[in-house]
Amino acid sequence: MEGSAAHRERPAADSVFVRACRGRTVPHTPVWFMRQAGRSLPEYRKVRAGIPMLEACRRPDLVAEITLQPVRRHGVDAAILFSDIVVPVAAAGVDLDIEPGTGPVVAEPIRTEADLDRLRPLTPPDVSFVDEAVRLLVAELGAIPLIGFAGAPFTLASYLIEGGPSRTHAKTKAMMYGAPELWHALCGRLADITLEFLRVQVAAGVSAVQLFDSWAGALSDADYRRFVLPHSAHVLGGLAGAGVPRIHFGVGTAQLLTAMGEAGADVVGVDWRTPLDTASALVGPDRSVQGNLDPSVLFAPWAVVEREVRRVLAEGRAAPGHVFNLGHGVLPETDPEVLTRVVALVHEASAR
Ligand SMILES: Cc1c2[nH]c(c1CCC(=O)O)Cc1[nH]c(c(CCC(=O)O)c1C)Cc1[nH]c(c(CCC(=O)O)c1C)Cc1[nH]c(c(C)c1CCC(=O)O)C2
Repeated sequence: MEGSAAHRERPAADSVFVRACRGRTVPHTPVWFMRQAGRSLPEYRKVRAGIPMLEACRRPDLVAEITLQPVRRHGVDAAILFSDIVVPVAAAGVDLDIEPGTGPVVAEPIRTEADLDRLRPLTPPDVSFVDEAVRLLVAELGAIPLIGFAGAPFTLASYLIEGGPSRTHAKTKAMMYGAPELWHALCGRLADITLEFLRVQVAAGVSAVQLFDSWAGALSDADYRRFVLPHSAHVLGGLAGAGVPRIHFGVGTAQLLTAMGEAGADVVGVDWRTPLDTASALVGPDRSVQGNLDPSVLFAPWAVVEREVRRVLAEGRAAPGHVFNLGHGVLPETDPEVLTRVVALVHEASAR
């Protein structure tokens, strides 16, 4: 049987979630939510009180507790490691913080060749806290899969170059178009850091990985293929023999879905703007899709939520495998009871 070694080491290797990622038959469509651990949960706000985000990410006991909270509450089919995309770059020497309500803020943005020296290669001891947290979680979760993740080079580069969140990514694009050698040198370093970070998580036992290229939708297909795809392909290709499915996700990426699949994904994550049957035609018959309920729909009356969940399930049937998710992360104001109801509805409406 394919993947039998992975199966022995990873009790969740034959889970409904991993099977759907691989396009195999499943008893029901699996479901999890990006940002399922976080501010929508009162139990999260309680354990996080007074503890800065990056510090929480570095405490394995806290990481394990926060990761498990949505699994206990909602009965989702997968857990996602509680961390952040900037954790490995902080561990690789960049002075940054995660500010509530804003996101990552970099003390001294990276804009010149000399600045690159502040980004050294990542070694496993730099992120031993992640190794420890994953091991604790895999033991606790048993047959429930744990998803590891990292930020993709473009999205990480945007934070490092802009110094924080950006609507236009103007400084990022200025480097990409104006100093392509520096751009490729920066993305090359970020790709190495990201790959090492994901390898640590795979070695510690995660059952799948998701590469978040949240802001890649700001690019045309031609520029994505020229400036970004080779670096993301280095990360995803480096995990080709790891025995775990690779999910590749971005927001506003209708024009990039084919390329994001070609970068080396087993599953392409889709936001709510593109129907899953359209997305599946773009990524082809060898890849599954993940998504794509609009997170804002969760604020509508239940009858609307139900109709939209059923529509997403119906459109997802066009793909060889479908992992139900939102089109982007859970918004902090979301009523967690609605999320629990969505999980039950997905399971019931997709049962076969
Ligand atoms: C772009 C990005 C970031 N971080 C991440 C991305 C890619 C996914 C996406 O597109 O949303 C990835 C991420 N960040 C977090 C997770 C946890 C796992 C999960 O449940 O999905 C994941 C997968 C926790 C977090 N990361 C962050 C929080 C909130 C911090 C808090 O609770 O104080 C959480 C739970 C902080 C963060 N970190 C970042 C942002 C934009 C923010 C939000 C700022 C805010 O609104 O407060 C950068």
